[in-house]
Amino acid sequence: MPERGLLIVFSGPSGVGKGTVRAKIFENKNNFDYSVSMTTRPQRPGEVDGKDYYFRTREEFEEMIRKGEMLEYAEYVGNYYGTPLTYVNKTLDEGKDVFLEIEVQGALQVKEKVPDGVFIFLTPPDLEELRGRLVGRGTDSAEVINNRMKKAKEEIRLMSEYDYAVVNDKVELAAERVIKIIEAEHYRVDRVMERYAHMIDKLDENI
Ligand SMILES: Nc1ncnc2c1ncn2[C@@H]1O[C@H](COP(=O)(O)OP(=O)(O)OP(=O)(O)O)[C@@H](O)[C@H]1O
Ligand SMILES: Nc1nc2c(ncn2[C@@H]2O[C@H](COP(=O)(O)O)[C@@H](O)[C@H]2O)c(=O)[nH]1
Repeated sequence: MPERGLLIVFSGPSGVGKGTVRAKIFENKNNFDYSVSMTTRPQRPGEVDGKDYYFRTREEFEEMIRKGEMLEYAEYVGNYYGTPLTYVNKTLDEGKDVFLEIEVQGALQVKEKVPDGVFIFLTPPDLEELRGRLVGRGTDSAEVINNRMKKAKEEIRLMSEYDYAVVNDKVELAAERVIKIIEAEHYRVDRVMERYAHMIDKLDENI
């Protein structure tokens, strides 16, 4: 059996740049896989089903919840978003790290279920910049942007629930910081001792 991979939970307010930073991180061919989320939100122009999200109806999503097939899910600004469980478990069992990009309520659910996950919060340098990014992205109406900003303030208040906070001032720098955190997490003493239990177990032997 390969050693189980790490579950990396990357979260932060809408518009902070999670998707942009994630794309930069994945350019470097790291040993982790991205878990594609499921949502009931309408598909945006250019988004591909199965790549950006699995786009589903509310009925289909609620059926997955009923069957216990979601690791976590949340209702966010009127739509469901969630992480299908099967892919995550299968990939972790293969020994690969899994990267989730999710909002804060979902991240807190994962923390309850997988306390040894790595919880990274991406924060904007300030709130005006965050609004500027949401407006500049051009994907949401003024009303949706106001709702997302309201949510963002609640989410930033919950930053203290995370293990790490990374400021997204510059995409390249933020991506480098996240990669370093993940690398260091692999060398945390509890993880290394678990990996090398075959050696630790022999310490009392006369070798
Ligand atoms: N460091 C940065 N400096 C300036 N602009 C940025 C930076 N990072 C991301 N952006 C821009 O901010 C906008 C929002 O980024 P992105 O869509 O990646 O955010 P997100 O956190 O994934 O949002 P959501 O959670 O809603 O999917 C995009 O237009 C992106 O180009
Ligand atoms: N709890 C979850 N949140 C998720 C998931 N996938 C994405 N998200 C977050 O939802 C908001 C809105 O996303 P958008 O694509 O409509 O802008 C954002 O914060 C995403 O990170 C998920 O599986 N679970």
